Amino acid sequence: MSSIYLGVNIDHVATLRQARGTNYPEPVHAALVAEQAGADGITVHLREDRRHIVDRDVYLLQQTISTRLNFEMAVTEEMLAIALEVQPHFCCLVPEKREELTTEGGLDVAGQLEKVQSACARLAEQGILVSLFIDPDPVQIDAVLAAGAPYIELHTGRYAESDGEAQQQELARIQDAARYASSKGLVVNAGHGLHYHNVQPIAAIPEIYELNIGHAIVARAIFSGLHAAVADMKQLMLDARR
Ligand SMILES: CC(=O)[C@@H](O)[C@H](O)COP(=O)(O)O
Ligand SMILES: NCC(=O)COP(=O)(O)O
Repeated sequence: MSSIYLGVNIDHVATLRQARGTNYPEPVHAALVAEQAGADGITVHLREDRRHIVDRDVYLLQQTISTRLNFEMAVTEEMLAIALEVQPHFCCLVPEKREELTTEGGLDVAGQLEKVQSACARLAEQGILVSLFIDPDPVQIDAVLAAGAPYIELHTGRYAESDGEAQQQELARIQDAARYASSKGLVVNAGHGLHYHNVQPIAAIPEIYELNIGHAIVARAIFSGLHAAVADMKQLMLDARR
């Protein structure tokens, strides 16, 4: 059985806090419970509009967690300055639109190569491992190679939103992209929209190193508690690798 890691995205613990402007639930508490339940890393997306995770969460998480912080961020000067100060283990560069409900697609690395290349170089200089969140598209994978990032995260949102034949086609695109990226020496992660009923075909892709999953785990935690929600997801992923 080959291993696969789980990064737990705790953005939506913060969504609940921000809904009332309270000081609970505390994302640091969620991160520590997730780690005890088997999370291999903690992911947060500091959005430009601060709709859920806010700056102090990122600083506190970096100081308190004992796994690895994966800091998702738009490619802006503001976010680069924060990342360079926080020094997370990973930075995942993502596209961002203020009006979107959630991330709608992958980063167009090919279309803004110089900007992404420069961001990757500035982060790598500080020893931060950079991942680019991209669609499962060989053109974007070639652009990641040109940009110099060692990791990619394949966007699984379209797979998650589709069903039937369309979902099988999207799964095949993700499988092909994972194989191609891995053959070029990239470490391949995946995530977005994965839940307890669609995770296994993605987790079964042998080239995938880590899945980042958030919304479904936090939603399940309302009924089962966060420890069980994380442990159950990790078990499904490991079962898919048997
Ligand atoms: C980049 C990505 O896929 C995300 O996980 C992102 O963090 C989603 O943003 P929200 O958590 O705000 O939905
Ligand atoms: N990058 C994907 C992620 O961190 C979690 O996305 P989701 O499971 O909240 O959709």
